[in-house]
Amino acid sequence: MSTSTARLMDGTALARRTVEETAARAAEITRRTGVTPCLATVLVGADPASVTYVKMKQNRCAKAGIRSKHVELPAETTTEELVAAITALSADPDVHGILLQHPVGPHIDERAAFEAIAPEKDVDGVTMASFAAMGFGLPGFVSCTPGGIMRLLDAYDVELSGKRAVVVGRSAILGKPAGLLLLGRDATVTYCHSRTVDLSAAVREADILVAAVGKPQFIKGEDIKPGAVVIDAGYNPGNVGDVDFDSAAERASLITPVPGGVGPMTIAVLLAQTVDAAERQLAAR
Ligand SMILES: Nc1nc(=O)c2c([nH]1)NC[C@@H]1CN(c3ccc(C(=O)N[C@@H](CCC(=O)O)C(=O)O)cc3)C=[N+]21
Repeated sequence: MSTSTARLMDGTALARRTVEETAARAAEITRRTGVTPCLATVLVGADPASVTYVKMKQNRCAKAGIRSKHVELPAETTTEELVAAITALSADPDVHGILLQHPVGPHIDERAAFEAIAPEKDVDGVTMASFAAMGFGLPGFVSCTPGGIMRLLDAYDVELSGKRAVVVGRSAILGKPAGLLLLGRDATVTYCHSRTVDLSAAVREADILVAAVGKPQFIKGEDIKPGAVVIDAGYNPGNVGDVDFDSAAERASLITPVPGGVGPMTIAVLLAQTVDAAERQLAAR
């Protein structure tokens, strides 16, 4: 029997509200300009998880009145070919946002491919320009999963200023930007990763914990500080998070489930930023 005391942070419900707002804005743009916001999704190869995620993004676009243009490239695509494909989308006036599904194969220079995304179309927040703007607290597109995490924290009125935030994981589009966004809101941020000595001790300090390592049920309840806010940003095969939910929920005050927590918010932010991008591009022409 679980003695769960934590309140759930309902990402499905918040994403639904966010996508409804986005859909209303998309419809208004279409009505006013005759142009429908359009997201280009680029998928290299046919990794089953990536295929599923990209389909989910396209389905959600369709529901929000956003067009999607799907570019599928074979697994053996070279960096040069991928850069050329993305450069063409960057120049295409009918495309307002570009998402390159991560990861691409190891023979591809993913950074070079991301940098081929025009900054004004970087609705997935993966370019150096977006990262720098975010790091300086300037307006711009944020990386979608960290952006979704911040929206969840705000929706549940989680106080960030002065709190100890611990981010487990330091990937370029998840852990690292998540820490910067929390720092930007005056949290005291610690990054933990595979080389961290005594991870448990660090996690136990967390008022706000962001788990973004990609190891199923890696964080156990015994390391959760009583009353902590636990954000599980892990997406592992079988829809399993990085947090051992049952044991963590006995100690946390608020916790995101997997599925139904951070995942839906990632897509909601992608759609919201696509409409932001379309708004700006259509106003500029
Ligand atoms: N350039 C890029 N940007 C990304 O944002 C990006 C990426 N590459 N590569 C892969 C990860 C993963 N990701 C998820 C999005 C939604 C769910 C999601 O909605 N999951 C559902 C469950 C899935 C289901 O219902 O089948 C949930 O948690 O409730 C999960 C994971 C975005 N990613």
